[in-house]
Amino acid sequence: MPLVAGVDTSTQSCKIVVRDAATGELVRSGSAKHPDGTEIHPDHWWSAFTQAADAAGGLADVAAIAVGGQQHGMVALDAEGRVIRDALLWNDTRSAGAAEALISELGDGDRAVGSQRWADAVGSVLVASLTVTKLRWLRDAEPENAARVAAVALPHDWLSWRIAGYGPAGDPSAPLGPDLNALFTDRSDASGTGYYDAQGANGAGEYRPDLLRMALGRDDVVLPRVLGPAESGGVAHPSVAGVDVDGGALIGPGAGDNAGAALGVGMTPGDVAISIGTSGVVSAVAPRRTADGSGAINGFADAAGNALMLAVTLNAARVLDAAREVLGVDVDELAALALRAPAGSDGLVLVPYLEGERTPNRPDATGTLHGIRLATSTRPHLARAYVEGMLCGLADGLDALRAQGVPVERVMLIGGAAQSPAVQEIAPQVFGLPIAVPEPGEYVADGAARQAAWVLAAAGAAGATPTTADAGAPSALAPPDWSATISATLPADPRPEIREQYAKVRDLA
Ligand SMILES: Nc1ncnc2c1ncn2[C@@H]1O[C@H](COP(=O)(O)OP(=O)(O)O)[C@@H](O)[C@H]1O
Ligand SMILES: O=C(CO)[C@@H](O)[C@H](O)COP(=O)(O)O
Repeated sequence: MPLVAGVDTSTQSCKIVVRDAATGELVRSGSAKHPDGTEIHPDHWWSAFTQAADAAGGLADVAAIAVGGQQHGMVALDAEGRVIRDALLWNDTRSAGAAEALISELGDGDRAVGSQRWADAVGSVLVASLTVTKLRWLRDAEPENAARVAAVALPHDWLSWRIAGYGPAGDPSAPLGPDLNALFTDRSDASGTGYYDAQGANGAGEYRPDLLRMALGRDDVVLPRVLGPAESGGVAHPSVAGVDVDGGALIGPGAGDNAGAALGVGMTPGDVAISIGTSGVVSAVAPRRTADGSGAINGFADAAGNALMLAVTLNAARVLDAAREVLGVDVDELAALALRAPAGSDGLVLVPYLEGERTPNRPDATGTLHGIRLATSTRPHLARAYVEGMLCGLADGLDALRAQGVPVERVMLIGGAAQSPAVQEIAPQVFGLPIAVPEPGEYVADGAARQAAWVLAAAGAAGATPTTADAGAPSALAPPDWSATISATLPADPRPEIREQYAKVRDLA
C-alpha cells in the first residue's frame, strides 16, 4: 500500500508522520525544533522540515504529502521569491494598534460597527494575530519593505511551495525558481488571513482585495491559489528533502493547524477539541460559521468544506513551561506538585496573561498572581495556580463557543500539554465535563497525512498526475475513515469555585 506523509510546521517545532494510505497505520515519524521568538526567518522552518524528514527515515517512498501549520504568520516575498523580513507570527502582538485602526476604518470611526463588519466580512473581529493586521503594520512601520511585497503567503503555503521546488532565485534548494503564481493554500488557512471570506461567492470562498488594499495600501500582490479539500497543488520536487519518488509525490492543499487537528482526530459536529500547545484553542466543526462581533470566537473554515469555530488564547503550554522554570522542575515534577495542592489552591489565582492575551483581546496585559498569603506561598500552591489559571482561560473560550450556539457533546483534550497528569485531573474540575483523551499523538500532522491520503485517492492512484478536476469543491470521495483512538475518558468532577475565584480577579489587572 502507498505511504503518505503529514507535516505540522507548528510554532515550536516541525513534526512529520508517515502513515499507510489505506489503513492509517503509523509507519514512522520525526521532528525537529524551531527557534523561539514571535518573528522568525522561514528558512528555519525549511531547515527543521529537512531535519524532521531525515529523522522520519526520509520521504523518498511517500506517494503524497500535505502540510499543516501555525496559522496567520505573515510571509512577505519579493518578486524574486526572497523573504523580505522575518515572518511575524500569530503570537506577535506588535500589530495590535493596526488591528484597532482597521476596525475603526471599516466601522467609519465606530469600533462596535467596525467589529461587526469585520466579523460579517471574514468571520473574525481583528486582533494582532490575523495576517491583515501585520500587513497594515508593515505598511506603516516599514514602508520600504511594504513597497517590495510581491506575494503574501502563510507558513504552510510557503513550506508547500518550497517542497514543490520553488523558492528564492538562485537558491540551489529551489530548482524551479521564484514562480509566485505556483503558491497555493487551502480554505482553512486562508480564512485566518482577514482578507479571505470562506463563505463568499456563494460558499465557494473568495479573497477580499478591498480589505487587503485597506491594510497594505494596494492589492497588486500575488495571493496563494485556494485549493479544494482534496485537490493537489503540485508534486514534490525530486531534488529537495529526499522527496524523490518516481513521478513525484502529490502535494495536498494543507491546512491551518487547528483544521488539521480536526481532521486528525476525526471531529464531527458536536465534538469540541481543547488543544493545549503554544496556543490554547477551543474549537468545533460546524456547517456554517457565525459572525461573533464580540471577537471571542473566530469563524474560520475547516479542511473538509465546513466551518471551524474557535477561541484562541496566547497563553497555554508555555504557562506550564514558565511554572517549571520558576520552580526548577520537569514536566512530571510540575504535575506532581500541582496535584499536592487542593482544588482552588486555597485562593491562589493566576491570571495567565504572560504574553499579553488574544481572547480576551488584551495585547498589552501581563499576568497577575492574586491571593498570596503565607499559607499559599508553597511550591504546590504555585504549581496548581498556574495549571488552573491556564485552564480557566480556555473554559472562558468554551463558554464563548456555547454562546454562539455551538453544540457541545464530546470534549477532547489534545496538544503537547494534554499529556500532563495535572492537566488531565484538573481539566474535568475546571470544565465540569467528562473529557476524552485521545492516545498521545501528533494530530495536526495526522490530519495532514489523512488529507494526503484523500488527495491520493481523489487523484485515482499513487503517483498519478495532479488533477484540478475537483477544484474548489469537496471531492466525491470522503477522507479515509481514520480517527483517533480514545485512550481515556475522564469523568466530570465539577469544582465551580475554581472558575468563580478566577472570574473575580480576571478583569482587575
Ligand atoms: N507532559 C507535559 N506536561 C506539560 N507540558 C508539556 C508536556 N509535554 C509537552 N508539553 C509542552 O507542550 C508544548 C508543545 O506542544 P505542541 O502541541 O507540540 O505545541 P505547538 O504545536 O504549538 O508547537 C511545549 O510547550 C511543551 O513544554
Ligand atoms: O493563532 C492560532 C489559531 O488562530 C494558533 O492556533 C496558531 O495556529 C498556532 O498554533 P500552535 O503552534 O500553538 O499549534
